[in-house]
Amino acid sequence: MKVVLAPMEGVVDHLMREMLTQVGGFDLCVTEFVRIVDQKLPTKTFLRLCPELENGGKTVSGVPVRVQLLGQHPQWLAENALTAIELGSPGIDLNFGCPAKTVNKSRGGAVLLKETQALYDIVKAVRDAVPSEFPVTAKIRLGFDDKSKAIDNAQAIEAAGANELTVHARTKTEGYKPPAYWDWIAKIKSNTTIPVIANGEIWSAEEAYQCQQQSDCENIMIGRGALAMPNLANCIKYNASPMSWEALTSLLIQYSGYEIYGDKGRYYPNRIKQWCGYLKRQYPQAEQLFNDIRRLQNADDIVAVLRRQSSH
Ligand SMILES: Cc1cc2nc3c(=O)[nH]c(=O)nc-3n(C[C@H](O)[C@H](O)[C@H](O)COP(=O)(O)O)c2cc1C
Repeated sequence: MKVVLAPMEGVVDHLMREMLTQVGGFDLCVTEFVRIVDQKLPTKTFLRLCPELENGGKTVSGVPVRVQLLGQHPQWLAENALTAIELGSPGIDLNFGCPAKTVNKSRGGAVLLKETQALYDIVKAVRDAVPSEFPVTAKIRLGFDDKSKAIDNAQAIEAAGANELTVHARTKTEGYKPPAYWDWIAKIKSNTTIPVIANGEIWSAEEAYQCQQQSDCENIMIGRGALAMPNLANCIKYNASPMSWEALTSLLIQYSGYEIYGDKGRYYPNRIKQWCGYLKRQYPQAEQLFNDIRRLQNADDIVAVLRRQSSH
């Protein structure tokens, strides 16, 4: 089976990809989306979102990282897809699931799920532009407001030449609220022939198994579940025990090596606080950690708290 690390804008950036692929179990990562409007983007934009391009398109642990594009103009998407490939991306993923209002207002993301022909045109243009040895893949939700176009959309994406389809098993309107409708992925799978990857609401090895059964897919993508438990991919694939709080604390300390100034101020403190929000689901201790660090502004102070916790 293949486990893919989900793209998560503002959360799963290259440092998080590095950390999680080092923990292990992932076969592929997909970048945060690169927004394409009406121009060819410069190299630096691709390198900012995917510095792994300078490492042969792989994380330091050797896991391939596929660039994801989001937009509505087939030709601009095609040209930028080719740039990403030339820079070293081992394929292109197309985002047809983003629920963000700004993105949908300009006809990008999930709103395209209302227009089956637009999906076809985009995938076809990108597939035609990208050399055939590189996969062109797509990520969809089951629909925008309802699921009536789910199968038509998947079939259009297949007919346009996509090599693989990831399905987040909910509509845009259903957002991120459980449940995920894994049985709908099975319906899509039985009406298409390209490989399908199941995604949505997998938080444990048991849920991964249930998802595989209900979706009839061997391969899965995990996002929030991998943040809530960094070794979830190993639990699913190799029956590993869930990472202990002590091991997790060491991981968070190790992550402090990534203390840098980014666009939004200091990177490490902000990311650890954000990460606590996901960790709370699996580790009750994360709530206390968040309270202990929420006013702290730099890595050394947070690491001191983490060291105190791990010595208890
Ligand atoms: C904060 C956040 C950012 C996301 N950004 C992206 C993105 O850039 N591209 C994309 O295709 N999906 C994005 N998604 C959707 C996830 O890839 C995934 O489909 C969704 O979280 C369901 O999977 P999960 O239950 O395993 O988290 C995002 C989700 C979240 C919560």
